[in-house]
Amino acid sequence: MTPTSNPDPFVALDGVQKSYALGAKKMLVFTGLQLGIQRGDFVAIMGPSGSGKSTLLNMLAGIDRPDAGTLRIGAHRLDQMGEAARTAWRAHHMGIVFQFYNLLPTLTAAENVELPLLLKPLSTKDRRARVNKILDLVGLAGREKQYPAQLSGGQQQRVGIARAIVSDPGLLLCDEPTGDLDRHSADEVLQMLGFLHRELGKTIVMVTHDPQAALCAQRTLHLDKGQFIEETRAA
Ligand SMILES: Nc1ncnc2c1ncn2[C@@H]1O[C@H](COP(=O)(O)OP(=O)(O)OP(=O)(O)O)[C@@H](O)[C@H]1O
Repeated sequence: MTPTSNPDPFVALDGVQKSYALGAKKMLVFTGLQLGIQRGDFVAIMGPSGSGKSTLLNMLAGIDRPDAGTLRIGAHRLDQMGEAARTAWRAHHMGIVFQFYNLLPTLTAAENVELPLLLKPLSTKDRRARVNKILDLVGLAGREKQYPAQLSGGQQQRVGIARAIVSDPGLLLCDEPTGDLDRHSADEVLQMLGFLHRELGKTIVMVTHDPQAALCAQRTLHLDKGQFIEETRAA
């Protein structure tokens, strides 16, 4: 199947090939992947271990590059960019939420959220104001000065979400965002992602093993052995 409906999607993969060197051999992951995601879509990607989910997410994040084929996000051809250009692109156009939060333990919640803004030409006052606004948005007003170890898993993940969106990126990537959380905290995080999608119009791509998480998405794409085999859409 080819999950590409609109002719001009915000995220467009065409004929993407990707392999890894395994000694003298090649481990083929994708041999011609097609994908189109509209601006403002919330897409979940599910699939068994080894199906290529992380490989796809790393390419969408500009961490890794296809061997062949095109990968465009907005006006940017990531497949044609070198590493330095992709690093610069990441700082301005993409936010990522990790399974294990990836917060710096020696920084407070506010300082963790502030990190991506240090790359922007903003005054300290404007930076702090933006951080406080985003922490408020994710329900963490009053927790600014707490360290990650003083926060619950769900609260740490909300700091992770705040950090991912503080630069107002066009694309929000989530790598198993509920994988380390109990059901209650997971549901809170999913509600937050749903809010960002519905109210702020964020384009979200979320890799997940959690069927409850996938229910929050408009589209769920099922990946198997490097191919999309099925798509389900929210009613
Ligand atoms: N750096 C690497 N070197 C060699 N092979 C790799 C590398 N990264 C991934 N692979 C292989 O590529 C295939 C796809 O891996 P990938 O991590 O994308 O799958 P996944 O669907 O994310 O799996 P999981 O759900 O277990 O995280 C697997 O067979 C994996 O062993």
